[in-house]
Amino acid sequence: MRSYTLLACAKINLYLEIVGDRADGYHELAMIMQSVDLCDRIQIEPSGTDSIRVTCNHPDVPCDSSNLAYRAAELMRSEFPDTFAKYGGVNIRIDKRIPVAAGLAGGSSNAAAVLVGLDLLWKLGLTQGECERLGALLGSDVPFCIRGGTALATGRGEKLSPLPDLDQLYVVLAKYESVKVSTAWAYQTYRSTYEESYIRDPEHIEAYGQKVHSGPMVRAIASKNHATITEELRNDFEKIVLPEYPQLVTLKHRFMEAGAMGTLMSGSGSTVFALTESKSEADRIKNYIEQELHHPDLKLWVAQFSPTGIKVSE
Ligand SMILES: C[C@@](CO)(OP(=O)(O)O)[C@H](O)COP(=O)(O)OP(=O)(O)OC[C@H]1O[C@@H](n2ccc(N)nc2=O)[C@H](O)[C@@H]1O
Ligand SMILES: Nc1ncnc2c1ncn2[C@@H]1O[C@H](COP(=O)(O)OP(=O)(O)O)[C@@H](O)[C@H]1O
Repeated sequence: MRSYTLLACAKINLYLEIVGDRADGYHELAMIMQSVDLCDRIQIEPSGTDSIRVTCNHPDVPCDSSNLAYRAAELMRSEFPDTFAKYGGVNIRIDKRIPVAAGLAGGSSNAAAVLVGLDLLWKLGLTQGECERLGALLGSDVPFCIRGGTALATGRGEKLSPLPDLDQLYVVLAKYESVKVSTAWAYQTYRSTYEESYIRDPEHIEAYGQKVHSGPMVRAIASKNHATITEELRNDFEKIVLPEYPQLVTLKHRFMEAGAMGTLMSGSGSTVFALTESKSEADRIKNYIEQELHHPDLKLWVAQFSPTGIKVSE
């Protein structure tokens, strides 16, 4: 039986508004998500045993049942027990390129790749909608990682509306290796700081409609108005993460000084990104930051907006 190699793209959040509380304990969000072509490589092959095995080349990534790729394979086993019995176990090898605990959905993208890969390996013929429904059982960002491209994400992040591709933009991604922000910590801290402004009636959709401010960004994406896109960049998590980590504020200032169109922290952090309209401009800004900040802990990458989240490579 054949094996599959999949490229699992990172995501950035061009817009992240925390709207309020939800009855399930999560937060109601309005986000604009964008795939970028900084990818992990996921290899899936039949193991000839009846078990699931995950290996990864990154020391911070657990390879046990807490790995999101492992959990995705477990979910597929429990959803399709007869198919699993027919094909047997799998080895999943993760070649990690997306920085870990970075607000770039590395784990979610790996889970997305495993769902798509096992659908192919086991010839299930699932629709994208079915894959996304399974993905939502693993994490709020997994459906977007399956869908990819540019999308408005609402609910807890799993309800997706596609937006026109913005595939001509580039990002410089910058991450201090030692600055790791836990997503659960970020949401809890945001809740304890801003709880008073939360809408207390999550069932009341009109209340959300009045509060969400993503309209101008959605329109700017539709008209490919890059100047307005950069003006409308927003991430509510910056309010709690930046005061804790002043080096991220410096990073943002340096990006703008270098001539970036706009800059923002991604997700719950700690990656900060800068937008540019060309690869040469992105490379120039990356070099400038490397020279100016010159910190051994700071890593930088250049990536392009990607119209897809998962690429199957033969
Ligand atoms: C913040 C974001 C923005 O894209 O990305 P990252 O920074 O993690 O990449 C996401 O909302 C992260 O989504 P994901 O990482 O899939 O979250 P989950 O596993 O579902 O939940 C992790 C933790 O965040 C909280 N959580 C998550 C989503 C949400 N809408 N409200 C929440 O309160 C959950 O309560 C849980 O404690
Ligand atoms: N396949 C995976 N890749 C990366 N991290 C994983 C994976 N599975 C589980 N994790 C755990 O999830 C945590 C969050 O990692 P990651 O998904 O990279 O960040 P973020 O949620 O900020 O986008 C990590 O600290 C790691 O322990």
